[in-house]
Amino acid sequence: NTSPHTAYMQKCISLAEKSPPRPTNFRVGAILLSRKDNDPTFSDDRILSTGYTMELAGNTHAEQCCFANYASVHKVAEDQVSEVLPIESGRKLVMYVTMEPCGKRLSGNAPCVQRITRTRDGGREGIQKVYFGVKEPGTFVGESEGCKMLTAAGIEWEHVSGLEREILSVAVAGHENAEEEVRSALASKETETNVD
Ligand SMILES: Nc1nc(=O)c(N)c(NC[C@H](O)[C@H](O)[C@H](O)COP(=O)(O)O)[nH]1
Ligand SMILES: [Zn+2]
Repeated sequence: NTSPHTAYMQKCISLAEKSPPRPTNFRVGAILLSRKDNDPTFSDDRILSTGYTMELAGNTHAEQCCFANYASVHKVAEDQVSEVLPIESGRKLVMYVTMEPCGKRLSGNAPCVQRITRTRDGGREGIQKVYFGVKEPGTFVGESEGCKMLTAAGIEWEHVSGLEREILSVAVAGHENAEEEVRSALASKETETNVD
């Protein structure tokens, strides 16, 4: 029996598998949902949107597509998504993503942590917690800053463990030495989330 977090992470892996393999990014999957407070079995979860890397045109990230998909359904631009996300008392917004949201992108595009914290604009609750399956490996940006930046923005995060190998294998499928990259990421302390 898998924990409900694991079930959502497995759904995110299925989303990530739809992403076209590229040497220049990771294949990631994301789910945005609304969760009732004090609902231990998550029986009243409402999935609001999903996204995967490069689902939408351009060099797009999974979290970015998740927001953009929700925004387009509600007829606003992605950077206005905070205006159309539901605000319901007794419920909170939660994101599941296979990989720690990026704090920096080599392309210079807005990192996903910024897109997540932006949901709190205008004093809105926004996203309250992010669950991810692995820390970002050092491939592109070295030591990842995503978790630290989420904490600094007052957003909780939690590492859902147990699917690291699967998540990493999907993430790096387009990379030159994929197997080696997975092995080293699993071995390195980067995949631990003992972030001080
Ligand atoms: N959380 C997350 N979701 C994604 O969908 C994705 N592709 C990454 N990848 C993080 C990695 O750090 C960046 O992909 C590289 O830094 C290259 O930057 P661009 O993607 O070209 O902006 N991370
Ligand atoms: Zn990102």
